[in-house]
Amino acid sequence: MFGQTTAGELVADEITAWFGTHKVLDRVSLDMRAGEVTALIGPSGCGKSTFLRILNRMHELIPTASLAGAVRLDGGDVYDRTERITAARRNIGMVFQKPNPFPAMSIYDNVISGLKLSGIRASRAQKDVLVEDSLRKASLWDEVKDRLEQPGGGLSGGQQQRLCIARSLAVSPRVLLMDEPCSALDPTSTRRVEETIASLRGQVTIVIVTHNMQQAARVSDTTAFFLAGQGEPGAIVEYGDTRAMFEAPQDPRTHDYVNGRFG
Ligand SMILES: Nc1ncnc2c1ncn2[C@@H]1O[C@H](COP(=O)(O)OP(=O)(O)OP(=O)(O)O)[C@@H](O)[C@H]1O
Repeated sequence: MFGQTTAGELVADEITAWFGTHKVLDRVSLDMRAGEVTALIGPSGCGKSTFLRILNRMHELIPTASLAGAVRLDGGDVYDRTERITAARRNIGMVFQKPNPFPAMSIYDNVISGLKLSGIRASRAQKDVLVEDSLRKASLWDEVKDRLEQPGGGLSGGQQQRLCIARSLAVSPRVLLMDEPCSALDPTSTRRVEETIASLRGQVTIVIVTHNMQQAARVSDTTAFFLAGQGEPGAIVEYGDTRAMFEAPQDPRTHDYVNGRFG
C-alpha cells in the first residue's frame, strides 16, 4: 500500500571506516530498534555523520572511502552486492542539515519525486493520496494543502525541511536518518520538526545526529555517545536509554559531554 511504513530494525555490526588510510571509526556496533528514535551525539569530528552515511550506503560515494563490518536491516545485509543501491536508499531515507527540496518544482511534485527513482508506479489518484498522507505525517499538510502547485522553494526553511521529510516518507522507508536536521532552523521551526519526529515514532525508525543536547533528550529513546581521542578513530563510549544517559551516565566522559564541559 502506498505511504504505509513499517519500522525496521537497523543493526550496525563492528563498523570500521576509513578515508584513504585515515581510520575514522573503529568497530562501532549499534542496535537501532524498530520504531524508536536513536540519537547520535558527540563532539565534532568523532565520526557521527560518517556512521550515519554508512547506514544507507552514502559513504561509498566518496572515492577514498572504505569500510569493514556489516549493516543489517531486519536481518538483511544492506551491503548485499546483488541488491541495487537504490533499494537501500528507498528503505533507509535521509534528511540533511540544510533543507534541499527541488526549489522550482511544485510542493506536490517534490513529495513524489522519489517514486520514479525507486521504480514505484502510481496513478494520479494514488499520488494524491500519497502526497496528502506524506505531508500529514510530516506535519505540513495544513500549511500547504491550498498551494500544492506552488514551488517548494517558496516555503520557509522549516517548512522546506518538513517537505524533505515528506519526500523521504513518500517511498515508505523503514528507517529515516537525520543529520542535524534542525541546525539551520529557527527555534519555532525546530520545535515543529521535533514534534514531527515525535509523531513518527512507531511508524519509522529514526536515527538522528544532533549537537543539541536538549534536542537529543527531548526526541530520542536511546542515545549513543561517540568520541574520538586525539589522533584516534571515533568509537561509541556509552549507549543506552536517553534519560539514563543524561541523568546518570556511567562513563565520566559522557557526564562531562552531556553537561557541556567539552565539545
Ligand atoms: N569526505 C571526506 N574525506 C576525508 N575525510 C573526511 C571526509 N568526511 C569526513 N572526514 C573525516 O572523518 C572524520 C569524521 O568526520 P564526521 O563528519 O563523520 O564527524 P562528525 O562527528 O559528524 O562531525 P560534525 O559533528 O562536525 O559533523 C573527521 O576526521 C573528518 O575530517
